[in-house]
Amino acid sequence: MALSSSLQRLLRKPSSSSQILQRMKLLAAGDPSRSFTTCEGSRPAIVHKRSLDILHDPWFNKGTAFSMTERDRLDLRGLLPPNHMTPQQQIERFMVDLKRFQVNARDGPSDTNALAKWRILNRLHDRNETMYYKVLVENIEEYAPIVYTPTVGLVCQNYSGLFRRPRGMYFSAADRGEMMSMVYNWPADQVDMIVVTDGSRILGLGDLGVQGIGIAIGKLDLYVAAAGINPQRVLPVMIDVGTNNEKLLRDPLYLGLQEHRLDGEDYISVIDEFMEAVFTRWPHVIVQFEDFQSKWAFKLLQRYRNNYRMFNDDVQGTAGVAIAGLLGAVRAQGRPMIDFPKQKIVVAGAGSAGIGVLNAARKTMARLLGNTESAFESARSQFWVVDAMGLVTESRANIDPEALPFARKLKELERQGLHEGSNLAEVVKKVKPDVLLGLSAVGGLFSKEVLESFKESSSTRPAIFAMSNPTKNAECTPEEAFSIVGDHIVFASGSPFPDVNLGNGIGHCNQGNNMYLFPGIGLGTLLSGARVISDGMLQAAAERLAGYMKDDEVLNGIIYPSISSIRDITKEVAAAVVREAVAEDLAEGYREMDPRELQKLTPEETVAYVKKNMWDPAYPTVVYRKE
Ligand SMILES: NC(=O)c1ccc[n+]([C@@H]2O[C@H](COP(=O)([O-])OP(=O)(O)OC[C@H]3O[C@@H](n4cnc5c(N)ncnc54)[C@H](O)[C@@H]3O)[C@@H](O)[C@H]2O)c1
Ligand SMILES: O=C(O)C[C@H](O)C(=O)O
Ligand SMILES: [Mg+2]
Repeated sequence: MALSSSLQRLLRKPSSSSQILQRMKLLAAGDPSRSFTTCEGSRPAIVHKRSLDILHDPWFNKGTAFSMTERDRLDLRGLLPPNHMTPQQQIERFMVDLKRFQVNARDGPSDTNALAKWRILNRLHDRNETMYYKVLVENIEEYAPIVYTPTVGLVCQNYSGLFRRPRGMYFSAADRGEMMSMVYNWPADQVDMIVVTDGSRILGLGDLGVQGIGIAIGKLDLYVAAAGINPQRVLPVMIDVGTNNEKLLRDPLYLGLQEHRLDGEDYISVIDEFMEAVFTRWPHVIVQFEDFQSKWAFKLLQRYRNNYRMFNDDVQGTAGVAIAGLLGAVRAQGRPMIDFPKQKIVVAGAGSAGIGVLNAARKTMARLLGNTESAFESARSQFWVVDAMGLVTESRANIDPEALPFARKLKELERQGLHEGSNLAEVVKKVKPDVLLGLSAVGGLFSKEVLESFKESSSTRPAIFAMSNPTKNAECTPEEAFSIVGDHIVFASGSPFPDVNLGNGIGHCNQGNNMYLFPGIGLGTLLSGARVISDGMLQAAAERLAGYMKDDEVLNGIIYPSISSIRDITKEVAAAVVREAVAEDLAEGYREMDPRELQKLTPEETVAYVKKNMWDPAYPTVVYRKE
């Protein structure tokens, strides 16, 4: 075939993205056997495939350029981000990403390395699940910070550029009334675990809209790697109800709905429809709510937790991990756990995570004090809560009902010289707390002044929990904490930091992250067949994590285990959850293990049962059988 002069020119030097597109069109037009149908009026490509099989076929795949009618015809609805892109926009998105990578690799921040690792791992994930998870399981300490916090935050922020092959399902406000049929577009007949987000509060990075799907994918990577949930039975979900992120609303390359978030009843009806659809198709699925803004996190938890197998990781998983760490901090002082109710705790941040921790810590104190009404009441006075408007007191106008139980009484405050809105440094100075815990999403909030005040803590071993994610949002770094407050502190952060060299020893940097609990909560719920996820099951998980640490480790300031043992920890946590579900008569059994069989298991047998049901990344022998 003779090439036209314009085609010859383009083939030699495609310099702009439009020229590249034109080149592809010309090539496609010149070879009709290739079904690349970008030109109007060209012959349709006949496919004998549907659904994901098309998206995974490089010849037929158009990714986000599949039109809405094509998505319906080909069972693709829900398998792609909602925004339809033109081929030109697709190429622009790709080129922007490619160029940014080139520039960053030359003179950008070190984040580029992490993102490059993520890309390589992601490509492996796309072509060989078993190998991908084997790499993760065997190198979890090194790669959890890539597939999970903190790099996953960067991935979400850059998702428009990084998006290649879709993973998981997208339900959007435009799909109302369709979700019950859309769930059948997912190829797996069995789904054990869904992690769902609406992208409204991704880590401490705010509203990232549809790009938040990355966090659901990252959490499920840990479900597979740490809990041994079969990767064929996990489903990341993004519910795209719009975004209030003005930058994304204006970005022509954004992949989600470009309208403001639904609110009120409209919002709830979308989430209701999603829950009904997934539980209709997969009645035994477990749904983990992730990174919903606190405005909805509590309401949705209350709405669903008694009827569905669901939990909110930021509220409940975080609470359990914090409790385990707080108990560890008591033991690190050489005191018994029973002394926990005497700890004075300042919490910075009263959102979904902060309030979750406060409620759980108060209940734990009350239990240690005999679980009476008055114990519960007196435990309240161990907490001082500081949010964006300062110390929360009963005189706060329009106080958030979730924070109300922790609002300080004005009378008590007068004695302490504090008032409504006192700033964090003042509160720390006056209270002299044993623990300073941050879930504020404000990087550097534990400033020099705050840490200087904390030096006057009445504890022999003050504890700092800078739990906000990702790394840049940590309330302080371990270097700042050890150098200002002293070598004797206990330190934990939500994102990983290296240990600190103190000259005469090591300042341990513990990772206080809900990853130590959510995989075990999910696995234990699955293997017990619990109808719902009770407070008792969550408490059992937290206690098992706390008990995992040995005295000598804790006395050395190591209050959380090494992530390299996360599979073992998860197995133990899951077994504790199974046993509690059985004890509370919530367990309905799993496969051949009916509730009576579960009840007969000893603690050791429960652990063995869990271990036996964890998926290992090993190749099976593959055989062909005609359908
Ligand atoms: N380590 C973990 O396992 C873990 C788990 C969940 C959440 N987190 C992190 O916690 C952070 C908060 O999450 P969330 O869901 O509660 O968010 P949120 O937006 O619901 O709450 C943030 C809270 O911080 C308060 N705040 C803001 N500025 C402040 C300031 N200057 N001083 C004191 N308080 C301030 C806000 O008033 C609000 O109460 C995020 O960074 C998230 O990544 C960590
Ligand atoms: O995702 C994490 O690393 C922890 C937590 O769920 C968060 O929202 O920060
Ligand atoms: Mg989260």
